[in-house]
Amino acid sequence: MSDAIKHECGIALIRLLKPLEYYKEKYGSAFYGVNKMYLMMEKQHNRGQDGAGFASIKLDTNPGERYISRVRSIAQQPIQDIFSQINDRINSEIAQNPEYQNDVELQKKHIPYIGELLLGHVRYGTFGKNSVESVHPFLRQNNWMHRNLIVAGNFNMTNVNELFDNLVEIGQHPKEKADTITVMEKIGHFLDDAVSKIYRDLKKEGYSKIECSPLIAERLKVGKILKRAAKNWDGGYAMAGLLGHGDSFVLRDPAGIRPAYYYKDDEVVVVASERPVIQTVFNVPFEEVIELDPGHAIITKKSGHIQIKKILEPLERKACSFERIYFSRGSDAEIYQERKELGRLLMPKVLEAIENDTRNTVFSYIPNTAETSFYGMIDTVEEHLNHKKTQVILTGKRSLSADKVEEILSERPRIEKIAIKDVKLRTFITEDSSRDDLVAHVYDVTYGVIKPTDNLVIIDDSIVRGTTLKKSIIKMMDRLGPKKIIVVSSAPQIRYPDCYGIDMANLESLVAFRAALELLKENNQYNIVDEVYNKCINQVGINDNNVKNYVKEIYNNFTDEQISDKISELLSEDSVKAEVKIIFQPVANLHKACPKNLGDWYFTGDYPTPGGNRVVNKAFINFYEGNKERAY
Ligand SMILES: NC(=O)CC[C@H](N)C(=O)O
Repeated sequence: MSDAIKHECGIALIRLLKPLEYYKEKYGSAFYGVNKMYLMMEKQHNRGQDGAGFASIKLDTNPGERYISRVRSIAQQPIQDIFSQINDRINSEIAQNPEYQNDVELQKKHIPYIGELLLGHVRYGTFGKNSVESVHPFLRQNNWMHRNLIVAGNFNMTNVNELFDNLVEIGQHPKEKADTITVMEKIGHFLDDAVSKIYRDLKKEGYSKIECSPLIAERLKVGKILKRAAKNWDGGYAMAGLLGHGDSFVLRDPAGIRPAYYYKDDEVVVVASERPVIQTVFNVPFEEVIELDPGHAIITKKSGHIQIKKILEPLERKACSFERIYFSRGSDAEIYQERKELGRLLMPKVLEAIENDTRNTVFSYIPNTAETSFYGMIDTVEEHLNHKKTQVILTGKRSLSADKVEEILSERPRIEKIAIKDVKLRTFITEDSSRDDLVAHVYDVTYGVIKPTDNLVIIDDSIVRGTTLKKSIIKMMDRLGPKKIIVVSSAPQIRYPDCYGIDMANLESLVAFRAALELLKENNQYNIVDEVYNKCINQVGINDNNVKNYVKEIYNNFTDEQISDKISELLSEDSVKAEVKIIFQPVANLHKACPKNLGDWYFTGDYPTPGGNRVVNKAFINFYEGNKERAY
């Protein structure tokens, strides 16, 4: 990925179903859960580097004993930071109290972080600040065990302001405008309600106050609370939560936009944002890690009873395809094949652009995520060559000498590592003019492998703003002196903002949008921009269900090719000598390669929730009025 886009978060939840002694006996440590959580978070570090957090709950403690621990960090290496804090604390407790060493009961009683229920989170902020206060898990504390709520999520709601106002309307006074707090307070409100109702009922049934507590835990219907809390959420989410007494849940949005996977056996219940994380950390096969259905929650009661429950009526499934193209780790068995397929499907267009001249073409990729689609692309080049070789051999009948056949067979795709990332250079100096020069060196190139007669094909997973391509990659590649530079994007053109967790909230930064504006200007059709603006303005304040995406009209008069060609022009500076061509994946191919993740609003403008149309409407108004604020 050449453009750095902020995105995503990762969640990890572990519930140990057996007493801690069991893990000590079987795996040699009562810190089994903490260790597994460390691995699960580390294996998801790709999903968030703004901060990381960990929370745990001990079950069945006595009043007066601490049972909730939490640690959060926004250090450079936040995961390592929190676990070194956790380790230091555990080690110092054991050093000071040697009697804890082999006594699980004492460990549980006195050492923080150890517990049966653990929640981890890695964050890329999409809303609010990047201070440590914004790092998940969030805590809502209360003297009543059941009312303690700990929340962490991978989410973005399009209507978080409205949800915030709802809280104020019911008389609450949220202390901060952070989306996670708003969502947590929504759940907390209905949790409080449910707890008081059960308490009243129990007293009516004749139970004493002290007898009520365990019975509340038993009777509490987490699904019902979530149903009431999530009723008006519009967005993409995988929300995880723990209740003080030991219940836990993860709820996935009704369109399945954000991912969530789980695994359960008689020892553990595990939930994570990506499947291979669970496979690797718990050493379980692909088939045993199950995707949580959209609109469903996995709820584990303190008793260990597990339920997969429908909370919200599922919408048409629109799982985010960007997860497959770029975000999730490519080690997932399905994602790996899908990325290769994306590379393969692009090949016909590439062959056309190089006029089948594989002999004078070098193939390469932009590190690191585009590597897999590159393999797919090369598979297809090989097939193409084999076909060509067979053809030559067959037309030569039997008259070809062995040497000639050897020569024909010796043609291979020319693969070179061209772009190398020099990560450390990023964001060193921010002053604008000197910055361009620095950006130009974010990537380095390999010299001496390109001839002046060569085409240079380089695959990237997506092109969002195109800044790094323009300022760095294309210029650097041009220094190698190829005849033609062909940048291939395994994703289609990104035309619309995202509002479900990827931080692409404004339109004018998208190179596809700028290309369309340019085309409108050149064709004397710029009046369409004013027309779309008027249509957008007319939709402000109307019910989300009635809002249409008029921004599509900006693109309507042009073919994909026209927009791609304009993007090629925009990304190639005058100083660049080679001819530059950019090839994008057609949306139909994306669907073919990733058949389960058909969420494609950033490419098509078809938003899966009504709030999405409101966001794109607002994004256009912001662009037109020169307003830099976020559209949600
Ligand atoms: N990427 C995410 O899922 C972010 C979660 C949440 N919106 C935050 O900003 O903290």
